Amino acid sequence: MSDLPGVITSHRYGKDLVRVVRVVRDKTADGNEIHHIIEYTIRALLDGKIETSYTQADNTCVVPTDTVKNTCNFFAKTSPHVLDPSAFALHLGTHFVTRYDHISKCYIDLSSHKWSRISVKGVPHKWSFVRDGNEKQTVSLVIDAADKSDLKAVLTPGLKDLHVLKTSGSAFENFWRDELTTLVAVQDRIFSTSVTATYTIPLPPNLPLSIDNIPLIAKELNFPEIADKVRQDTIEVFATDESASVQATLYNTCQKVLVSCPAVTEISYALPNKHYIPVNLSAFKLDNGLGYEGGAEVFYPAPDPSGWIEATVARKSTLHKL
Ligand SMILES: O=c1[nH]c(=O)c2[nH]c(=O)[nH]c2[nH]1
Repeated sequence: MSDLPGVITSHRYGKDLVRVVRVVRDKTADGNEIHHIIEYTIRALLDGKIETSYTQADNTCVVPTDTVKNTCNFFAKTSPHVLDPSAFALHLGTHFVTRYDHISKCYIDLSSHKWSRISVKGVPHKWSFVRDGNEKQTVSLVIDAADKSDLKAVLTPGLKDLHVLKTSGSAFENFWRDELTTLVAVQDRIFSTSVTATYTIPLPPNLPLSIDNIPLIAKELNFPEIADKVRQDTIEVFATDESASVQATLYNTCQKVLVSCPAVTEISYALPNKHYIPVNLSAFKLDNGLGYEGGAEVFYPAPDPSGWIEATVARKSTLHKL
């Protein structure tokens, strides 16, 4: 035992903010050229028998973070899953824990930036894209390879920075009132938020995680289809729910996703309540609908503060296994 006062209790390291774009040059069924593009920002962290790099300045166990970055670029070129963020993360993470004996845990967090194909006179263009929104698909993956012959993965895809706003169909009433309450109940208000969602997809028990099984896992689960459904459910419930509160709409959205995506065992949302404050125009003898009925037309979009509402809803039938 050393005389030092502290003992290291956790460690991990790797590369953050690895930015990579991959162009896939493909052909359609009738032989025409078609390109696909994906843009990732990746964080890849490693853990394992690396303690001596911290405690004894021993770098022999350190796979350099530069190599971690190179691996992201190498896989962007070689992985058959590069266009599928969840399968790509699985491929990258499985590589790190199988390539290095002393690495027993890997954390991959990535976001995929939005590039949508441009349509010209209704025809999708073969190689032109538009950044039509700030929204990202995300993946968070933890692979535990304490037993190298039985890799355990927790895969949590999601989305973030999906900005939505509705000008009606949102109330907030009957809330707790006390001596510090000034909020006025409203039957009709603007509801706006920037959606962050994360959801858990357990890997199929019949397909143990390995590099070879990733194509089968990706095919069986169809991650892009689930991502599309989650996004669509999110914006549809947002639009159609007669919202009693951000909390209630969040919960209804979770339930909709659990119905439409059987592979999802739990889903979490974090929703800032971005306040739009009706401007008082009474000095100009203008009624801007400041009362309970709402109907205001001129608002101040308050940059801060915002409410912050989050929750996780788990599928009942899988709860006992969590
Ligand atoms: O939907 C809402 N939930 C709240 O918890 C809350 N609190 C608040 O001031 N306004 C709102 N709106």
